[in-house]
Amino acid sequence: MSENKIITKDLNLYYGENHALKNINMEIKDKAITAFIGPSGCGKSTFLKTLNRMNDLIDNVRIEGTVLLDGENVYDEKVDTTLLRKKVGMVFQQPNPFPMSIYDNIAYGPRIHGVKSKEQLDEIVERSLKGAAIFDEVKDRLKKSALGLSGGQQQRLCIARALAVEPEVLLMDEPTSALDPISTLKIEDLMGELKEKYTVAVVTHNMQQAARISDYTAFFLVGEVIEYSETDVLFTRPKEKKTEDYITGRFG
Ligand SMILES: Nc1ncnc2c1ncn2[C@@H]1O[C@H](COP(=O)(O)OP(=O)(O)OP(=O)(O)O)[C@@H](O)[C@H]1O
Repeated sequence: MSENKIITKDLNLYYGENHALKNINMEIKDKAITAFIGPSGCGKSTFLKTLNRMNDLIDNVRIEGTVLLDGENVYDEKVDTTLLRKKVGMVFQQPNPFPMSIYDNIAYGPRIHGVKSKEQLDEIVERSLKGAAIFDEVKDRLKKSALGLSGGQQQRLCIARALAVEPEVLLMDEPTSALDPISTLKIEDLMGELKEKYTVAVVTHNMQQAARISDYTAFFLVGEVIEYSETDVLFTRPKEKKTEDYITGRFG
């Protein structure tokens, strides 16, 4: 059993009157993949975004409870959200490269954080692209626009961009749902490599994907975590009837 990287305690989130997360108490293990599954609208993405305070950017949100990252509450008022998001990076459903070169996409974050030397940036760009298993495909076109890449390549570029600032946690919100099966497999393989170095939390609609790639799985239903356990236990010996109904396709 690995260590806990993130612990949420009595976490509640309201969008206005809508109580979207209800008393979430969860331990997310270091250097493992944790998947969040459940029907549409049950709060998976909202929960993922509470982990690096992306919901702060939305009007009319109220958050109660704590999210401890290595024991420190990320909602503490002295927390610098830019540094938090450097530590806890995010990859979205739609690949969203910036309209600039492949090189500049990766160098963007490090430059913001003060890296100026070309030699150091070159090194970061190469290391990040290698880390996201896309270096060989793009090494001869680093100065070309990132928008010329395929969807699957763009998503790996976005993963490389997240890696460039040396995060500790990677949050992935349905990272393969816009991709073809081959690109999906590449990202899944890559996630297997990423968990050697990073804590990975992934929202997925695809239960087979959760079963294939994750070590732990949480099943969400209308804002609550119904069951959370090791992935093989959740999929083969669920404790809750609602989990069993969901994974056997009886609802959702
Ligand atoms: N920006 C927002 N403003 C207001 N309500 C929101 C916002 N984002 C989500 N919600 C509401 O919060 C609830 C949870 O939504 P969320 O997107 O977290 O669910 P989800 O499980 O990730 O769904 P999906 O699988 O469809 O992406 C829903 O009722 C949704 O309508």
